[in-house]
Amino acid sequence: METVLRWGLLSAGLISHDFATALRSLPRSEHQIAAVAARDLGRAQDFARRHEIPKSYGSYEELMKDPDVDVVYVAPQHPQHLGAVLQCLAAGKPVLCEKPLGVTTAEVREMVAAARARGLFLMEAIWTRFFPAAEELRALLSQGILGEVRLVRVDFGIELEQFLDRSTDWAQAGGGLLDLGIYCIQYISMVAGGRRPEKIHAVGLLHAKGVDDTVTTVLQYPGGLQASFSCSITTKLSNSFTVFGSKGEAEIPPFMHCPTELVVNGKSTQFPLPKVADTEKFNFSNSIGMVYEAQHVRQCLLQGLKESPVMPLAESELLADILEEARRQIGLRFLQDRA
Ligand SMILES: NC(=O)C1=CN([C@@H]2O[C@H](COP(=O)(O)OP(=O)(O)OC[C@H]3O[C@@H](n4cnc5c(N)ncnc54)[C@H](OP(=O)(O)O)[C@@H]3O)[C@@H](O)[C@H]2O)C=CC1
Ligand SMILES: O=C1OC[C@@H](O)[C@@H](O)[C@@H]1O
Repeated sequence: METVLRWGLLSAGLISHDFATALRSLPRSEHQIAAVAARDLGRAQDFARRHEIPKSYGSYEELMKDPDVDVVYVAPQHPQHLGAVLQCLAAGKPVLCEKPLGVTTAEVREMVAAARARGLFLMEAIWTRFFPAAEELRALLSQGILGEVRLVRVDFGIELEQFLDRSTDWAQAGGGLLDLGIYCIQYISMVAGGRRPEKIHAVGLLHAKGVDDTVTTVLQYPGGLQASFSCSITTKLSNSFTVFGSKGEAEIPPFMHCPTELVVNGKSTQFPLPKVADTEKFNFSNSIGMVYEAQHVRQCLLQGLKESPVMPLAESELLADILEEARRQIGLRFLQDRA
């Protein structure tokens, strides 16, 4: 593969706009956007004009056939990830798919199996893990700076119901767990080294529209590590993440899902975001930070990797398992859940 990575974007939606804006801030010798596809050609054309993308398509399938696309960024809403990812893999394209990779564990396992069967790269866009603050925390944990890690607390609550229609759309697998809870679980799993919890207990309030409103879950891991998280689409929470160990504690303050600060035993270190022109507008917080995951994907592909060592496919499966068990315990089922 040439050193320039040519991206194809599936969807002309909100996060796809942010990802395109972030990509355009990177060196063109390393990242270019070759094409965008949307269900509506007009919207794809408008998106392409806004982001100076040479090609636009009115169907995802057309983009997947484009030989000028090296990797596809899949960014429709949750329920559309499965079909798009499977089609991309069938077309021989490696994939970066937005979180959550799938709505159910069965969907995630189907995508993982398809990627492995075809020997193609697939990664779930848990962009948080690629921020320098998160990388620094991983390094400190591996050095044992906190001693034996004993307890993790994290929460993520935003009043999404007030401005994000999909957050309360049951048909689109809305709610807090899949959209926000996944960020909490990925931090807990990162601290737990990707191990499987031995106990999961969830309590939850369901929203009038049938999705999860607010959920609190506790987990216990072999060896005694305990973790708890809360997520909400109706209540603003602290949106911080804290790890407590036998020798100290580390905290990532809000917004922990796109971190720019790490506090270790009371000492704060800042990790400023990359500079971006004031004229560039984003739909979500700190979206310029999507450059980190894009650069990671390029490095993985240049090394011929089929999955990310930082966000491995087995861990995407584990995150899906934990999400599904929490949903089961609070009585939340989606269309995609099998009988
Ligand atoms: N990493 C991050 O920080 C963020 C990640 N995300 C993730 O990205 C994904 C998209 O979120 P967001 O951009 O806010 O979503 P949008 O509401 O912008 O929808 C994205 C696209 O999904 C497609 N779509 C929407 N509704 C339907 C439907 N009913 N049937 C079929 N397709 C539909 C459309 O694609 P088309 O354009 O082709 O018509 C739309 O443009 C989610 O899975 C979310 O979890 C979202 C925000 C932030
Ligand atoms: O991943 C995301 O970031 C935080 C929230 O905006 C959420 O809706 C979005 O999907």
